[in-house]
Amino acid sequence: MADKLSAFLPDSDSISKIQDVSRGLSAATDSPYRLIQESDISALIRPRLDFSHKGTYGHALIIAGERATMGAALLASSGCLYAGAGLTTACIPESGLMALNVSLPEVMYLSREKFFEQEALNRYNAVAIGPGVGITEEAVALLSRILELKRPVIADADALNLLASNSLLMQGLVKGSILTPHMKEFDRLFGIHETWYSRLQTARERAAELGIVIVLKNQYTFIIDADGTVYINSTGSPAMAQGGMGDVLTGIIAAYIAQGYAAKEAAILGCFFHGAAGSELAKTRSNVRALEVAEYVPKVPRWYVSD
Ligand SMILES: NC(=O)C1=CN([C@@H]2O[C@H](COP(=O)(O)OP(=O)(O)OC[C@H]3O[C@@H](n4cnc5c(N)ncnc54)[C@H](OP(=O)(O)O)[C@@H]3O)[C@@H](O)[C@H]2O)[C@@H](O)CC1
Ligand SMILES: Nc1ncnc2c1ncn2[C@@H]1O[C@H](COP(=O)(O)OP(=O)(O)O)[C@@H](O)[C@H]1O
Repeated sequence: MADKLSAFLPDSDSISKIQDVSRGLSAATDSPYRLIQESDISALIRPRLDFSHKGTYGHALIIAGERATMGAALLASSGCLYAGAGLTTACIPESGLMALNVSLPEVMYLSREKFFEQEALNRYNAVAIGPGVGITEEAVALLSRILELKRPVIADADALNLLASNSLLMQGLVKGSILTPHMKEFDRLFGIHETWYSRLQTARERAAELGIVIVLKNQYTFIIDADGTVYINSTGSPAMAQGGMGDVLTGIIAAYIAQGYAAKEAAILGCFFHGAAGSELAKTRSNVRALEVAEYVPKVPRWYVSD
């Protein structure tokens, strides 16, 4: 018997109880709901190549952090680093530079001043913005500048709050971008929802209208593609319910964009590996910190890639 959508929602309603969820990304079905399978991950993930070098795996820019939430910037950068971007640069306030150099010496630094210089942003093939970046005027300027470039971005946390409060910014979002809201952020963006089923329907509509991928985070995370398909990620654990976990996910998704995966694929791989790392760690402990998840992430693709 097919799974029903209600099995993946924290609440259930009469409609979600009768919606079928198909197994696999390419299942022949009319249902928009698809449960990601391990075989899908094996089909998507590409091995790292002989004779490849750091340039092969792209350069990601993480725009994040302010004085009190520099940790979010470090966590997003660590997610990106551990998920295998060839190069990672963090655009953070100067007050975080020492912490960055000490904790993640592989990650480079772009000052906020340099960020605004002409052509400073040409070298990056993935850009994520939001973790701990704040909702200050500077944060608005950072987001505006990125949107002006008319390039897809990954927007999380405060970047979502800025988009929610400024319709001009929202209109600047480019097709192929990825939004990664949790439930509250989603409702700030698109209105309050009484049920998860109605939230999912809004996500499908807005992803199609905007031509974007929405990663609606929860125990089961929903990856909603621009064509309205909802991919359901079943990796993860309540052990992961600790601050900073979403920041790490943002960095991981950025790393897969940098490595040349399309938005939907990067979101699927990122969510699957992030959750799988957390679940694996949770086998021997009741909770896991976000940094541990980031550090575990490089082990997970090895389970699915054929050499
Ligand atoms: N080390 C650092 O520097 C860290 C920095 N961080 C950065 O700080 C910034 C603000 O982050 P934030 O956590 O204060 O605000 P936000 O995420 O809007 O939560 C507000 C309230 O919403 C709720 N809520 C949250 N999730 C929910 C869910 N899934 N489902 C349901 N409800 C949910 C919950 O309220 P409650 O339901 O408990 O009343 C929560 O208290 C942001 O940029 C982030 O990147 C953090 O990542 C932590 C580590
Ligand atoms: N109970 C859970 N089961 C599976 N994954 C979870 C659970 N709780 C949290 N997560 C994952 O942790 C992340 C939390 O993201 P978010 O709420 O943005 O955290 P933060 O803002 O603190 O970084 C999401 O990827 C979510 O799927």
